[in-house]
Amino acid sequence: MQAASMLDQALTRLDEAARHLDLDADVLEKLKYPRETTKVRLMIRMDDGSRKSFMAWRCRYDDTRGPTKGGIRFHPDSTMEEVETLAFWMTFKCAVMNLPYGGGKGAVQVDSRTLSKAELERLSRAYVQAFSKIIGPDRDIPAPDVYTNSMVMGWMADEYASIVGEATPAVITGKPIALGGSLGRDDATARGGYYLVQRLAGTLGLEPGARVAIQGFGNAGQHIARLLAADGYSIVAVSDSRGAIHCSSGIDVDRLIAAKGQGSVTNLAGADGISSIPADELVSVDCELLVPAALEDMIHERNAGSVKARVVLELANGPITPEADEILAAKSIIVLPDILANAGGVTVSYFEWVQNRQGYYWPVEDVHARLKSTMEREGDATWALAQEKGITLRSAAYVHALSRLAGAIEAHGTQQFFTS
Ligand SMILES: NC(=O)C1=CN([C@@H]2O[C@H](COP(=O)(O)OP(=O)(O)OC[C@H]3O[C@@H](n4cnc5c(N)ncnc54)[C@H](O)[C@@H]3O)[C@@H](O)[C@H]2O)C=CC1
Ligand SMILES: O=C(O)CCC(=O)C(=O)O
Repeated sequence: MQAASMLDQALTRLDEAARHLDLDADVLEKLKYPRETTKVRLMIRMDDGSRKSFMAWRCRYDDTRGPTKGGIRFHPDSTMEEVETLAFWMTFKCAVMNLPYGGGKGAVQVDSRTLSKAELERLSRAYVQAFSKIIGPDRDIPAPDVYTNSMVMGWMADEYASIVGEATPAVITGKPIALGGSLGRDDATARGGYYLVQRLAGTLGLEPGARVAIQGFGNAGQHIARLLAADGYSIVAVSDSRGAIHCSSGIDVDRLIAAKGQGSVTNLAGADGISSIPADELVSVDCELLVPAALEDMIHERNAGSVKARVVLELANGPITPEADEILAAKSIIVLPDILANAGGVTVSYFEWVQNRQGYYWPVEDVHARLKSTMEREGDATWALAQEKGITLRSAAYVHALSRLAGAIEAHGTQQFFTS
């Protein structure tokens, strides 16, 4: 039997959610396929004068609830199917949070760590040149994702302004503050997850002093470590693409961030009771809270049985396969699902887009307060739905999102061929 593709696996969540709602068949037909995916080969000049090409994609999965929204990933293993799956998740994430957006995503197949800064800038600008007719502040709004950051978004916004002949900051979010970025976007993904944990901590049996293992130590991983440690949680294990480290008495977060700044958290192995462990053992570490903050499919049917945490906070997109989900549920492990738990990033991206359009910028306290109340509102609604229907939080988040998507699809009318 052929293994289910990544998008097929993701679509099982849609089928499962649909069982809990009385939906018109049109709704599922519309959400089962990406609306459009554009593929381009980007060609850039390297510093040595040679030319090199890179595959790139942008998917607009569904725009029923508004312009499509989602990050751009630079990763050597990116594929079109991964981009479409990530765009599907964005569609549901924006609906869970009630943001006026559909879902999109983009990627370039590149190991950006091998590029010089000038080459990276040329690649980022080439992406915008290639996709300038696809993106736009009312059409499709990119943002950072794995191995992209505010510097890349700044170059992209600048390139877009050159193409259209006017500053258009709302075309891209996650920009540097100097170019119209929002205060609070840098740590928003982790902060949203942190607010959710804070809200549910009592119910989940988590309290300061609880042990945390974090897989991936980039934007999402570093900020969640900092926020939880400041509340008294103990960070006992961390990994990045080079390996994993463990210390049962906890690892100082400033040291972790400094080590990562110099290449990898694994540089701390051997110091002060910190030991190196095989990267795939990170998910099995003895802890109360496991935070996958790296890539998809990291917890699967072969390692899910070894998870010891009581709660999993999915800051990464799609870190748990559907098979692993069942294993975790059977062990009564609570999963705070990606489309809710990591939605702080896109929520503050929305705030950035609003500020760009208003030309009025909010203090960071306002950003935090609005993010907190949005996470609590949608977190509470998801929790209540899970209790009412006796389903997992992931299923409840999909049901919550799907009912909003269905309402919008039906409101658009039944005879339409094409939206924007
Ligand atoms: N940046 C954002 O605003 C958002 C990010 N996410 C998701 O969070 C996850 C992480 O994204 P970012 O932190 O932004 O990326 P990043 O590029 O800042 O960091 C990625 C981290 O993952 C590590 N990593 C890569 N392969 C790994 C592996 N096999 N094992 C362990 N660690 C590995 C890297 O070393 C790096 O520390 C992704 O799934 C992303 O889609 C979700 C919502 C928003
Ligand atoms: O900030 C955004 O617009 C999207 C972030 C993103 O790509 C994600 O939530 O996976």
